[in-house]
Amino acid sequence: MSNRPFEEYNIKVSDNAKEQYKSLISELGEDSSREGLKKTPERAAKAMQFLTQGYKQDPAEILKSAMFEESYDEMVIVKDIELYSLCEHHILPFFGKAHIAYIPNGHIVGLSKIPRIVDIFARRLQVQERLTEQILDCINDTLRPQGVAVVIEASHMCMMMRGVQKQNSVTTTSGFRGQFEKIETRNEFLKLISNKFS
Ligand SMILES: Nc1nc2c(ncn2[C@@H]2O[C@H](COP(=O)(O)OP(=O)(O)OP(=O)(O)O)[C@@H](O)[C@H]2O)c(=O)[nH]1
Ligand SMILES: [Zn+2]
Repeated sequence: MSNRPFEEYNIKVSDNAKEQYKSLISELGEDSSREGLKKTPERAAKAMQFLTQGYKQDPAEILKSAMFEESYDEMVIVKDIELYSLCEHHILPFFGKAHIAYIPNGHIVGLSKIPRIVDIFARRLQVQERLTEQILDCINDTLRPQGVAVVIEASHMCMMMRGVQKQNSVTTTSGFRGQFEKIETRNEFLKLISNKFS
């Protein structure tokens, strides 16, 4: 199982995937053989494979690859991690930010691994709630910290470009384990991610 993201340009896609996109383009009433659309089935199949590469990656393995023994036991927060995912109902993007915190319990994790696992879970067909919980459970089960917290704020294209067509609504989901189940710890985290330091 690879820990590295695909190089989008070198992704290989099956003839079947290309054929499916070609039929879809024809179904829309377009001429799939015209110049501008000739390579589109391949491009679209590559793009979709890139956007769903998370199925081929193991987030726990990534976390385990950079865990270090350390006595620091205060909150570690990585906030404003941009994320792009696909809603599983319409296969349209939802995008926004994740804010993640944990309190170490003898081990810290390489900071870059936190955004990496966000990407791995985001690059699947998702709902925001499950994405939130998968990130939470992965950190909790692998790092075994004293606590972990995840907040995701996202806009859903399926609610913007179509459907209810609401351009400004933002959906917030959150999950808390261990120490973050205590109201004062949770509040400290929420205060720190909202930039209110006083
Ligand atoms: N809970 C949740 N719902 C989502 C997410 N992404 C999309 N949805 C919703 O999934 C629902 C699917 O509902 P359906 O009634 O089957 O689909 P639809 O007819 O296309 O619904 P509309 O979007 O209301 O037009 C919609 O209400 C979407 O807004 C998500 O991440 N979490
Ligand atoms: Zn949707």
